[in-house]
Amino acid sequence: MSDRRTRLIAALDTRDPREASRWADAVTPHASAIKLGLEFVYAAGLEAVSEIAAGRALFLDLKLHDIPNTVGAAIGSLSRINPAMLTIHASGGAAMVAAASHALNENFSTENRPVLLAVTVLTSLDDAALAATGVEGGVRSQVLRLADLALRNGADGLVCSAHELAALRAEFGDSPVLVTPGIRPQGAAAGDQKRVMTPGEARDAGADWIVVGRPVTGAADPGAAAAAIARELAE
Ligand SMILES: O=C(O)c1cc(=O)[nH]c(=O)n1[C@@H]1O[C@H](COP(=O)(O)O)[C@@H](O)[C@H]1O
Repeated sequence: MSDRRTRLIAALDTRDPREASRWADAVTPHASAIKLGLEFVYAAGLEAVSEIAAGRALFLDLKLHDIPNTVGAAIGSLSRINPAMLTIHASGGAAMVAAASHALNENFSTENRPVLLAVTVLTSLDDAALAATGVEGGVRSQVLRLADLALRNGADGLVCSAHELAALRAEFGDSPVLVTPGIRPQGAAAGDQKRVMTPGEARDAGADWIVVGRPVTGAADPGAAAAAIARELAE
């Protein structure tokens, strides 16, 4: 048995900085990090990200996916934000992942270097939806293929669903940081998520971090919802 502790990242998906700030306060200290992503950044800007993230661990979820030069340069533009974790799409290819890793080394000090997470197959896709993009063979084999590509080229960890955790741990061991969205407490609506597990199941399967958004932010009491998930993780 590993002595891994699975921790909660609260996804604060909103356009409104005041709402994000309220949620950030409510989920502290049950969530060990907050995630701000495309919805927030496009609406409120990176300076608002810095303000809300002050004094907190920030998962900056921009899911970069472009040619290597552009991704590397974009990461250079993020050095003033200082996130703890940053996402790129593994499907951008080996050279793109390597460019992202190189840009982190160039633009951040060793102590402040964000953990580079490569998104494998989005948790909103199932086998059929993935096949419709031209990728045959199923989600699991594509996750394993992209994981290998990403980890060989400088990614520190992966974003995947909890369904692939056991296969990834068997293949790549304990060291990659494995982050799983698509988490739903028992009885919560899946919404657009297709590959879903409960917090406790994801913990048992080997997640380092679980990402939870709407089940927390859509709750009548987001703080209580985050506390309940943290309790489930600690069981
Ligand atoms: O990179 C991510 O965080 C991510 C990858 C993925 O495959 N699936 C996924 O849902 N996410 C993010 O995780 C969060 C999940 O939110 P909820 O479905 O509301 O819990 C959203 O902010 C998504 O952008």
